[in-house]
Amino acid sequence: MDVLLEARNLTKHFGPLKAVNGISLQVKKGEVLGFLGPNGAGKTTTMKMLTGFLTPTEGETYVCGEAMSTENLKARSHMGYLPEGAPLYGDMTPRSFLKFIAAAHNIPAVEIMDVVESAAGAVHLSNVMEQRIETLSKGYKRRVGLAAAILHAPDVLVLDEPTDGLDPNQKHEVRRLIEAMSVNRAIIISTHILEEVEAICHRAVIINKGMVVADGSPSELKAQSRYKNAVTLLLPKAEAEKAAVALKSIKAIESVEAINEGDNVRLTAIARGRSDIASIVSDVASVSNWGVSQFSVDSGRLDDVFRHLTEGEV
Ligand SMILES: Nc1ncnc2c1ncn2[C@@H]1O[C@H](COP(=O)(O)OP(=O)(O)OP(=O)(O)O)[C@@H](O)[C@H]1O
Repeated sequence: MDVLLEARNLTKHFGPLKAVNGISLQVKKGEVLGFLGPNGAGKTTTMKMLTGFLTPTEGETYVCGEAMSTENLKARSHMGYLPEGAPLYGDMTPRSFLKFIAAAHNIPAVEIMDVVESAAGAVHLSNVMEQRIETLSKGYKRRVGLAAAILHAPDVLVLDEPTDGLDPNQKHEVRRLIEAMSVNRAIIISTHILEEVEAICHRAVIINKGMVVADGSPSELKAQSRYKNAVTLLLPKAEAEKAAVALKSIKAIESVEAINEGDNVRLTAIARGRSDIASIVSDVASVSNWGVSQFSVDSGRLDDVFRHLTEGEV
């Protein structure tokens, strides 16, 4: 796969503060990369250096092979950017706003109508093209922003918190649009929402204190969680204490967590070294007759990995 966006050793100092400290990453064609980190980790500063709005102290961004420092205009022409929040110019209609953005991209006047129609069609905006932007729902406002970001057919999309503040249906719709837009593009999404990473990202980079602390697919990252291969049982309260003691006595089990659920208890046995404990637990549970009504094996938890890697920062 082609690398369309690359950051090499991006570094930004604000006086004595190293806000971003040697971040390198690559995003390939067809890939959606989630860019995560706790507050103050350096996400916005990195996004600004990726989009050419901030000059790095050290390092370089390449967009489709063009270096941001020496080929700024060319590099930016390959890039579409959805800033955080709603688009400005609330008293314009989507059509007038998109025409304005198209002209700002120097798209020839004869092509503007087609370009605007095609971007609006791609994000399903066509039915509100004549309505003032400030009267649109948040989900539609976000679509206007997405349409503006893809007007000039960029190869790389940088989306800052694209579903922030949207309701679950709007989130779902915007994620679907992002998926559809990723086919021929490289997309990087800055997000706080871990569920979003699992829903649409092929890969995630986690940063902390300005440095990359993890880079992998959601399932690779989840596999680093202490809950990988943990076994959860739902059983009657009366059996829970006995079951927890029995589970704790198994050498392959590191610890047992309990959560009350009405007349039942949910017991989670955490595997030592993330080893496979499913058959041991299942054998003990059936021999001991604990009355287990649910049995599941964990594939790991992204929130646990995120907390572990950025401890003290959330
Ligand atoms: N212009 C600036 N001058 C001085 N310090 C800055 C400047 N911009 C950012 N910082 C600092 O750099 C660090 C990283 O900030 P940044 O906004 O990139 O973090 P973030 O990960 O985007 O955080 P959040 O999730 O809260 O938006 C913070 O300590 C911030 O206070």
